[in-house]
Amino acid sequence: MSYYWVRVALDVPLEAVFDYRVPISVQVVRGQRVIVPFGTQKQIIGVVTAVLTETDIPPEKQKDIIQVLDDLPPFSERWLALCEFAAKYYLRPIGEVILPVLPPPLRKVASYMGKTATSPVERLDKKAYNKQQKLEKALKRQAKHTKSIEQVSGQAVESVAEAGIRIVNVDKSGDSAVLANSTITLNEEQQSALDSIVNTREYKTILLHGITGSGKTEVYLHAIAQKLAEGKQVIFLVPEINLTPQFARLLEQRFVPLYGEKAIAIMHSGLSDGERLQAWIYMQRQETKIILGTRMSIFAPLENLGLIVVDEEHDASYKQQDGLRYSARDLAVWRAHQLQIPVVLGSATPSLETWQQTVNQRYTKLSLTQRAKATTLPNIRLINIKKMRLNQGLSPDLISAIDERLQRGEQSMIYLNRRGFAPVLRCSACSWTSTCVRCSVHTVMHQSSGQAPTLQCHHCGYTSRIPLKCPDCGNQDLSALGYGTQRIEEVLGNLFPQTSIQRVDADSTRLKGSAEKLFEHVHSGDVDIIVGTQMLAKGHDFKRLSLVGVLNADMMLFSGDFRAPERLFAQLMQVAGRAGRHLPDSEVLLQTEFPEHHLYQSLVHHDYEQFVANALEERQIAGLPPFAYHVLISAQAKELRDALDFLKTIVADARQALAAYIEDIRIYDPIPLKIVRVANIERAQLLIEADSRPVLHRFMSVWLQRVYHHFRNHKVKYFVEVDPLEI
Ligand SMILES: Nc1ncnc2c1ncn2[C@@H]1O[C@H](COP(=O)(O)OP(=O)(O)OP(=O)(O)O)[C@@H](O)[C@H]1O
Ligand SMILES: [Zn+2]
Repeated sequence: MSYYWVRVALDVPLEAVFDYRVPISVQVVRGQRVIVPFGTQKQIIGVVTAVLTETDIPPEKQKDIIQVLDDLPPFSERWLALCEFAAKYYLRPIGEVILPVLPPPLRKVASYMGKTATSPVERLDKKAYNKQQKLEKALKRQAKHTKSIEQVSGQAVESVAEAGIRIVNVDKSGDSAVLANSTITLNEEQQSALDSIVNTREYKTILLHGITGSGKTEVYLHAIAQKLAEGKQVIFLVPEINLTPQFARLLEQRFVPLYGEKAIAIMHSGLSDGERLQAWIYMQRQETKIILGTRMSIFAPLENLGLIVVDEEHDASYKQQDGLRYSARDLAVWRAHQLQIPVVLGSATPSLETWQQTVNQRYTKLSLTQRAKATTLPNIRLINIKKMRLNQGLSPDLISAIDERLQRGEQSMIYLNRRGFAPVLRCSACSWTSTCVRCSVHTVMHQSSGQAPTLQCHHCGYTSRIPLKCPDCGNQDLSALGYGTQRIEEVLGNLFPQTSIQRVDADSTRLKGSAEKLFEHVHSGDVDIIVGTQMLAKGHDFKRLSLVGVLNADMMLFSGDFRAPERLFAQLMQVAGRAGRHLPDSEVLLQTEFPEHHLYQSLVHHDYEQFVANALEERQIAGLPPFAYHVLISAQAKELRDALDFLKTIVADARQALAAYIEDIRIYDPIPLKIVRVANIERAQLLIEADSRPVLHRFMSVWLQRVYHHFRNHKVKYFVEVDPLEI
């Protein structure tokens, strides 16, 4: 028999090439998924990246593919090119890019091995088909009853939506874009931004810099409407799972009547495997018009994109922190360039990287300088708490401001980025503080109504009871030190006993769907005071909120990370921007011991541009991004020394063997991480810096090959991160 070969991308931690043999009678093309043998026993799913007429693998080691999966169309050249770019740019094997972005049922052999031997795609299709049949029958029955199908179609649409089946309910009267836009008339600034976006017919990265509440969302929606009317598809990225329901509702209201239910797909890590698969199937079959989702959505297999929107482009959650450490925002720019379409990066506080690109005139900046509703930005007041007696963490000014809102029937929000009851438990007699047994951090005291208090590690999840006495000296007087959201919730409950208080943080929203309910509750207006973490700060359009109190911002002011001020400023602008979006006379009170700090001064004046000018100057002087480029290698081992030794060894190798490449590269000394131990693993890192990205990449790719082949060490695991956000 004669054969040919295919190269297959596999999600395995080996940087090797995997070629498999295929009988000439079997047809396989690039982009198709295949089941192949791996190791001695295993079968796994991979994606064909090349079809070959020969291979370097010796005949006795060659293996045959087991099955070609054709339940979905093969991935397109463009989509594969995106994955190949991501692999090259982030210095990882292609299999680590392609496979993890697929919904689990498409990449697990088990889902193809059931008794019925049907694929998960067929099973979902069948389910949808059955539902549709049932529905049609029910419709017919009802139609007989009422003699008028019109009278039940409203009901039908709802159940059709549930079944995931499309009913086109198009208003045939007019131009679809006009119809979708009929809700809100854009103001002048919005209109001119929209015009620039929709008139772009080639690649362009557009920064939509709009103050909080300036109506950026409305600009996105209009631009999306226009692109859809042109028959194009759109990717709309949001930073947080919790924002998807709010945006999904907006998109559904406007676009389901025009394009049907299937037109909008939603993708984020909170979906079940089935939901993810369903969304993916619609996308790969090009039935989806808009994909709304978190960072993973940038890999949506859409073929006819006309626009990509990245809302809150500065947000760190666009950077994946494990596996392939990609930035969805940066890939969005690449994808727009590949497809020669516009990409809109929206933010009130753009990242310094993006801002610098507008200074360089690589990106186009559009500004929205006014709030969309007839309200002004909130008045930001700094409360100097240095010498002040606080009432359980709260200043008298803040307490009376809350009281005032309660009188007026308005909402207040208390923001502090620290969940739990108190950050640490301490013995008042000796110096004992609660620490994790597995990590080099304090454990956090948790105590919320109806639950026994515990100590929890926020890094490894380790949880224990509260000790009855000090483990060191036996003293029984242990006290909670500092304030977390649970404690502030309790304090406010005591101060304002008759009010409805809602805490929103990772603990109160842990169950699937509960965050959505909580936010609905808050949006409904039944809540008087909201207490929460940064989960609250982003994107939400609260109607009745007129006061924001900020506690503990100082904590981030002096962090060692050079990006900490940028993050803090963005966070504070965003959280402040939740106030007074629909009401006049709104206020932000920020408790601080450093009211004179320039970051706070820029904040008080709502002056992003001043902040960014300062920050960019500092970065330029220090030679930091966006004026330089970074790659971080982190090493993990049971013993810190092993991790450090590994890093030292590979640096020595680079200096010796790669002299030709290293000239314009700066390699810093390996250092332990700030939190050196997590879950009994010790961690060290190595920072590599250069003024030129291509120079850095050339060096890294050669070096990493050497590291992989000569310095692999069973004691040490290492990870490579390009453009790290935290160092
Ligand atoms: N042209 C307009 N006329 C009237 N209301 C508008 C207009 N544009 C937007 N709005 C309303 O103003 C409010 C704020 O708009 P939106 O949420 O789009 O702002 P944003 O810039 O996205 O804010 P943020 O960045 O703070 O999340 C919304 O309730 C929106 O419906
Ligand atoms: Zn721990």
